[in-house]
Amino acid sequence: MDKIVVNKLDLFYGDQQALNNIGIAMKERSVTALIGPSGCGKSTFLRTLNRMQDLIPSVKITGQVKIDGQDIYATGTDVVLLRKKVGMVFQNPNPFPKSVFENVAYGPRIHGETDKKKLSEIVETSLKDAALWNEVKDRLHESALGLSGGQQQRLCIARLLAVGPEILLMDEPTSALDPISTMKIEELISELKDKYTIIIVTHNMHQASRVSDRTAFFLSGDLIEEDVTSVLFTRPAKKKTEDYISGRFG
Ligand SMILES: Nc1ncnc2c1ncn2[C@@H]1O[C@H](COP(=O)(O)OP(=O)(O)OP(=O)(O)O)[C@@H](O)[C@H]1O
Repeated sequence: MDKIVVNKLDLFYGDQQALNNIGIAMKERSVTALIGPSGCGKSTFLRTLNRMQDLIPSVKITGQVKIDGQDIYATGTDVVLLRKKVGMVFQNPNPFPKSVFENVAYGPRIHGETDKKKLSEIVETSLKDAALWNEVKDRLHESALGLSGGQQQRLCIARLLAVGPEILLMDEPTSALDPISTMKIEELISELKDKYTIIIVTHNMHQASRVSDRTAFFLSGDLIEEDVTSVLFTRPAKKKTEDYISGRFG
């Protein structure tokens, strides 16, 4: 079933257009990779899916983004609830300067959970689901800033999972990490897709082919082509896609 359906989406920064007439549907419990050269609009597009771009005053958006059939840009949308449902992980892991436990408990607390036993359960489950529990179970009350970069990124994923999202947006989540930490995040993505709909921006085409079910290729604000990942990388329909994946530019 389609989880996200985008239709005729345009985005402007002031009078500069960064997304042109984007149309794409993304299936529930699948991984979609967004690829394309620097500046093509991948991050901008990703951020339209939880209305992060609304935070920039010069941004103007037209068109539709429907999640579970509801237009998230319709008046009356509760943006706090939307961002709970559609969580985001960034390029550089950004844990709070608090303990491991407090990082994960933070979201549920903000959303009103006060029961200590419940919070402990949520923290444990979220850390297990983020494949971090075994590494941190003996240091839950130590600072998160003492963890490695890869552990910090998995902690940021646990922090998201703790508030019960359905969609995970990942903006180059491994570009600041070493190869082993990258592999762990990629394995984690494969496990998480059983429960979540995942959209990942990546500069790394090998990563896109390893982790995603479908891939979308962006160029200069246009969505050039979107298909099953193995098809897009071996038999692209468009010349521009072929030029990009064969390394002729970008
Ligand atoms: N806050 C902003 N204000 C004005 N222009 C912006 C802003 N953010 C992005 N842009 C412009 O929008 C276009 C798309 O940028 P975006 O960051 O979405 O591309 P990208 O494909 O994610 O690039 P990268 O891979 O380098 O992160 C670029 O021309 C960029 O300069």
